[in-house]
Amino acid sequence: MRVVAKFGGTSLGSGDRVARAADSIEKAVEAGHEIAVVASAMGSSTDELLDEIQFEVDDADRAEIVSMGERTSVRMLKAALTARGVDATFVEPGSENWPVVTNEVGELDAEATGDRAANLAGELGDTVPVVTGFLAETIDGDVTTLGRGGSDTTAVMLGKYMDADEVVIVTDVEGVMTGDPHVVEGARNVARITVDELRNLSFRGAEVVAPSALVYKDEGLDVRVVHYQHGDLLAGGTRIEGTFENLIDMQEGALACVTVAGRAIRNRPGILADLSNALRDAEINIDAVASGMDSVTFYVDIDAADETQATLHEEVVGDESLSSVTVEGDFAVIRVMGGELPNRPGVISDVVGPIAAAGITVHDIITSATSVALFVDWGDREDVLGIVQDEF
Ligand SMILES: Nc1ncnc2c1ncn2[C@@H]1O[C@H](COP(=O)(O)OP(=O)(O)O)[C@@H](O)[C@H]1O
Ligand SMILES: N[C@@H](CC(=O)OP(=O)(O)O)C(=O)O
Repeated sequence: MRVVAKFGGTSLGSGDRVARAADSIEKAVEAGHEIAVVASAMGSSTDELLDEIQFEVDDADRAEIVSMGERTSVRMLKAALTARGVDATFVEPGSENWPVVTNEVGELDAEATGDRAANLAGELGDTVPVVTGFLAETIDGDVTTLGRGGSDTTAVMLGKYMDADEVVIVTDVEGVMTGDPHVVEGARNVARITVDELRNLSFRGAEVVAPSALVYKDEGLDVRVVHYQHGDLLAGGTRIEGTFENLIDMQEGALACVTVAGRAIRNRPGILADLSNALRDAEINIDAVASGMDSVTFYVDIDAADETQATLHEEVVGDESLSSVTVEGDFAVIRVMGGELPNRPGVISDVVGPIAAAGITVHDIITSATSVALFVDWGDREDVLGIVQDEF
């Protein structure tokens, strides 16, 4: 099997951890696998270097300084592998076989990177290349970076371009957990998670895998997150499934919009729970909720509109904080998901602007880290779908 193993700062946080990393690489090589390694800066050394830049520097000098973190860790890891009798070489910007190249506008030069990564892959039978994560070279040969957390991007990108079977992200947690194990008690491992779910999490703080990395995950490439203490690179942890793509979809069925209004909603703890519990007891599925300070709107299947209204009406008459319930429909929902959405400044106005220009009203808009859902009149759905497809 061909594997790209990425060791994060935490998994290289001390000499002892570097030794553990080398042990796990040696074991995988002995088992007959082709291993390419991507290494981050040890511990928080990137932060420490950045903190010490207390003077004016230009971007090129800053990148040179910060690159020393990764340049040091690849030397450490290479040395530990050599000491174990594993043939290893370190690869950094400036090396003849350096793979990651950016273009004039700072984006990845996919063609140059693809060619160079394929050449690097050709070396795999003979040696273990230990590649500096996070760093790139411009087409002029200057050092640059891929942004904070960029080693994950290096790893998944190389996995793709080196035609690897698997990318293993080695870190200080057992994979993706039910919550941050350094914060909550009793966090359990999530054995499988989709790229979409993980990007939603990582854009909101759970940087187990940097969100920018998952752009390079395609269907044929397995990505797994494992704990550095396992010792076994090739088992356990969390498997990341699927592929992340730009997706525009339109829900097939029409929806009703059922709104409960009440000035006291904002002051009444548990109001959302009471309303949604009433719908649960009536076995009504909620497609989406839009909640304001004075009202709560539930989107449900149009066929459930009357029952939803009746159910919520019972809640309204029994609760002083609620004043009234009303139903409107039919609505369609069109969703834009994925790709570079979260990194695209002005994405909401890009979506809504052309719809407004066409004289179409957007009734509601619900956003998550990686998607925008537009609720429009059922009769406008084809026009809106066309506009959104033109835009993305
Ligand atoms: N749901 C979660 N599951 C696992 N880890 C999480 C979660 N949310 C936040 N984290 C944090 O993510 C950290 C791993 O990311 P990071 O510190 O960037 O690792 P590395 O240095 O290996 O790249 C963990 O140490 C953990 O505290
Ligand atoms: N060392 C870089 C790149 C990186 O990916 O680090 P880590 O894998 O430790 O998150 C940074 O701190 O941004």
